Amino acid sequence: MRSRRDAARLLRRTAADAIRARPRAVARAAAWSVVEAVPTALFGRAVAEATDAFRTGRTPTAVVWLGVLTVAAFAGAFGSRRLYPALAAIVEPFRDDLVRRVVRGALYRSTRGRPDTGAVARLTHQVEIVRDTFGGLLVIARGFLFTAGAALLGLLTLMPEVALLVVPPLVLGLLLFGAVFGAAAVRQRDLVVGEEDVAARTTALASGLRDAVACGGEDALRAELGAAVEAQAAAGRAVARFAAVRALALAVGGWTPLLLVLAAAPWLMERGATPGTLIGALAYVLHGLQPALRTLVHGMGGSGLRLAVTLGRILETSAPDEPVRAEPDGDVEDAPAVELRGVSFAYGTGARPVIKDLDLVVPRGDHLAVVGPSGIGKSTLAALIAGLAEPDAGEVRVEGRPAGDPARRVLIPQEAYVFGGTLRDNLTYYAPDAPPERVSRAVAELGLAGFVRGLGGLDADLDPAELTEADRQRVALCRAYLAPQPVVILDEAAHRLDAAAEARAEAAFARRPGTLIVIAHRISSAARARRVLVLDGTSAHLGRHADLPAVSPLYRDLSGRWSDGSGAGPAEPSGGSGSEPSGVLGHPDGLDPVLRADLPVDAGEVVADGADREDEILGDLRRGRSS
Ligand SMILES: Nc1ncnc2c1ncn2[C@@H]1O[C@H](COP(=O)(O)OP(=O)(O)OP(=O)(O)O)[C@@H](O)[C@H]1O
Repeated sequence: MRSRRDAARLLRRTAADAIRARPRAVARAAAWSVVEAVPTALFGRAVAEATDAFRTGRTPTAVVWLGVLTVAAFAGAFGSRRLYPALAAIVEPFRDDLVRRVVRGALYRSTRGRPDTGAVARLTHQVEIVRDTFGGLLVIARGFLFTAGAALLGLLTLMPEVALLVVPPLVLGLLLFGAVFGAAAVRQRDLVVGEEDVAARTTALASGLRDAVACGGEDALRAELGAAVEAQAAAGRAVARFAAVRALALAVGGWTPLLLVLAAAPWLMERGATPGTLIGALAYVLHGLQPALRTLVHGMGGSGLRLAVTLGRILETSAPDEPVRAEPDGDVEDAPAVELRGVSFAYGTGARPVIKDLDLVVPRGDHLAVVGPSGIGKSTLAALIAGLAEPDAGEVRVEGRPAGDPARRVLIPQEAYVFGGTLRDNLTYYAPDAPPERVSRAVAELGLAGFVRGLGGLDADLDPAELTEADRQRVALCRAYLAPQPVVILDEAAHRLDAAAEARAEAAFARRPGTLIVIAHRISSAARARRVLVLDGTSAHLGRHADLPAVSPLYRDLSGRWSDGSGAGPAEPSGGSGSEPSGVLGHPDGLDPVLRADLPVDAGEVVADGADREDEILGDLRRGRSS
């Protein structure tokens, strides 16, 4: 989240950009504002001239002045009518910019593993508030500028001495208002944040209310929610106090000039002011300056604060503007394919981490299998490596760069995705320029020739709804195989295929240049890999399939259960064949590995469980301890 100062800077820039980006609309709005302000500029003058004319019996002159005023009023009304489309031409594109920002921010966060479920609410609610208030503020600020300007101009032409009496208190009132505006914006922001906080807590509370009550947590929840409500109420009181200061600014800037003009009437009369001049001056103050200031103070103090705060919140939570700084290639050329340093990740604040303090280095060209019981965190690890989830602590790098660069890795998840179009379109999605012979070779390598023939060839149209899940996995596997990305992560991407088909696909991927990480569904996948990472919840063991049973009780357990189930021993790492071991890891539909969080921890080639634990285990290893 951005700092408050950053948000304020962004806010100013966004609003200023919105105005600067539409110079023609701004010029049109300014021109029609001048026309709209004509009656204000003439009002005091016409009243003064008409009063003196009536007073001295020059009725026709008085009528002419009143006629001038009427014509000016029509001109002003016409100006107002033409003004609003020009203002809309500034406001509507500004709204579109905001919507783009919010959508981009929501997508950005969703691809970082934090789906932004509030984005739609912000889009429909906050953006509309901002659009309306921004439009309202343009009307208000522009109105003040042109109305006050016109009234002052009229006063100057009527009698410059009156302007001298009026301008200082007006400026003082404006300064007073400006001085508290910043602090009021902060309090208003606290109020909005408080409202959001209460809403978020209430939503969370509602979804877990039954569990909370069952655990006897009502008092704790009441205290927590009560504190949030009290904070919101305190912010509301502070905002109300600023409303009082607003009233003071209005009194100084709007009423003092009136009093000063009245008090200085004898002095003004001595300097040539007629009764008409005085009435005209008062008309400029009462019908020009004072309403303009009141609208400004109320508008800015109400809508303005709301705009400042709501826009600030939208910008704070939108996608970062700054492009991710590119790192020089030289730094990353020798980097491993995948590197995790001290990575921890939990689904939600306060939740138990699924991955804790994990260190892992996967060299380029490696073939790594990740095994572990169901729900232990294998898919989460895959998502972290793919950059789809952002670690709470630590760092994930792919080929030396922060994870998440789609040009470097391709992830095939458990649920394969096939889109409408030809089979070829689907297969070449990541490699649209792949020559036909390369596509055919990939199909053959993965053993999909029969499947492709059955569908009517590469140029047959696919109906995703008609494909089985196994068919979808075949398509997704071939798509990943053809992809130019150097790192492929298969997250149980072949678990709908039979063991032989899966073995053939994995063997093909192992021959493919680049790095392969397989979230293993069967122990045979682990047997084929060059190295195996065993996740068991309390630690992680990295080693070769043949060595791991000696050091990882969980792996021994998994392998043993597979052996018991199939009646054969673990296979040697090799290409796939029908005789591959077929025990299933971590799924209730296969052999059922017993999960024990309290399994004694021991080490394989590398152990990743936080620096302290690693030292301890490596120390054990050095001392020759074995399980
Ligand atoms: N989006 C999510 N929100 C909250 N918890 C989640 C989410 N996704 C996964 N989890 C939880 O995180 C833990 C690890 O899940 P993960 O899918 O990474 O395990 P896994 O080892 O891949 O399991 P499987 O082999 O069954 O796919 C599980 O307890 C799971 O319930």
